[in-house]
Amino acid sequence: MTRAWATLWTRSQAAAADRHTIVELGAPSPVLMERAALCCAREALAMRGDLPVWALCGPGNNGGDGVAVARILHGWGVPARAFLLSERMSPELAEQVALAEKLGVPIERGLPQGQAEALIVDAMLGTGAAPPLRQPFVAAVTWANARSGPKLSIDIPTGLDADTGAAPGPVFAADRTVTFVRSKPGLHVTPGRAASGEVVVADIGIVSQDMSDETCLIDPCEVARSIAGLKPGSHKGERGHVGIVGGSAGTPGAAVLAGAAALRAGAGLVTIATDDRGAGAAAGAPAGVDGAAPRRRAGAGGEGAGGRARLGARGGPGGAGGIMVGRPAGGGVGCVGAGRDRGAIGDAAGDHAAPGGGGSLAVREDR
Ligand SMILES: NC(=O)C1=CN([C@@H]2O[C@H](COP(=O)(O)OP(=O)(O)OC[C@H]3O[C@@H](n4cnc5c(N)ncnc54)[C@H](OP(=O)(O)O)[C@@H]3O)[C@@H](O)[C@H]2O)[C@@H](O)CC1
Ligand SMILES: [K+]
Repeated sequence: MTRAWATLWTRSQAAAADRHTIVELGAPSPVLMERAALCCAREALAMRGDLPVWALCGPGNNGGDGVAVARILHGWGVPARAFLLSERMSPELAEQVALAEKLGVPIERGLPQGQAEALIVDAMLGTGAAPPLRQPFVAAVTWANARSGPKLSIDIPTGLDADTGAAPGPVFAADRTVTFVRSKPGLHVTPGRAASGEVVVADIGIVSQDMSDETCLIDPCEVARSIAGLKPGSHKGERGHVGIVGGSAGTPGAAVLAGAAALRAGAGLVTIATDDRGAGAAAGAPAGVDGAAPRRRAGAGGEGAGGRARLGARGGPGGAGGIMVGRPAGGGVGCVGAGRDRGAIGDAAGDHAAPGGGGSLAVREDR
């Protein structure tokens, strides 16, 4: 199931929600861990085919989830093992190991040996970890990524910055990530997005106390719904005017693509304010896109890209109802001047396009 405006939790928001649920509301941590592991075990079952399941477990509660997944699958008759990669164990992990051992779940130290294929479950590090990755997890992630079998991450792929999607070192390359209660920003931002695979959000009963500072994931369906429909036969003058400032030297294409996108979304007129070189690219833009060079070319006023562009002259993008401002090449200051009553969108360059028309922004909920 996809969800429209899915809220996201940063690492600190996830930790605060854990604390609130366990300490203030009194929900027992093992109950939450059991629910988390049950959701992950179901996904592992669906992904494994006939393969055995190997859970690579770190020292914290993410590792505890991994041991619990191996135990649940073992109970379902699946050949599952847990591999403890660290000497240290959180109290919750130690409890899980003790329980799994009593039930005869194979638990080993270090990485699996041999070349047999398996579904690898990444239970190394979760939202309690901050990159850059340290050993032994650098070696473990590299080892796992060299294997051809399917891969499932618990909460976040190990090595990924859950807040930013940055990957300062190796990152577990998951086919699917089961994340808890709310997805995390890093799972949807390049390069983290590619490392996360399909994102499944599992509600395990953790609740947040403070909902004031939430980041939302924009769903493509919701965006489509918010685009105004066109009246049949309407004139271009009735369909809005979009101004675009961009197309610095070396990156003229972004402004043209943004203009074409605005037209496709229904705008009647698009004006691109760009520099001399960008104007060349704008000349090849679809009908409906005007070029206005801020370097005193079409009366838009101000300096060219890389300097400062000022909008406001009639005929230029200053007359637009909404203005997109591109990120300037070379780190110069872009442009501001949209005015209080107009929409302004920063960085319309779209450097990292969404494969499949943005479909990967969708998250599946598991309840
Ligand atoms: N009851 C709950 O709260 C529930 C929690 N749940 C699960 O717990 C996860 C959060 O667990 P967590 O807070 O224990 O942290 P976790 O991600 O396992 O890592 C901590 C360990 O990593 C280590 N470490 C840190 N950075 C590192 C680095 N760069 N490179 C290497 N090591 C590094 C760090 O070591 P230290 O820095 O302390 O030396 C510490 O030992 C969460 O994602 C979810 O899966 C669910 O079961 C639901 C119920
Ligand atoms: K993980």
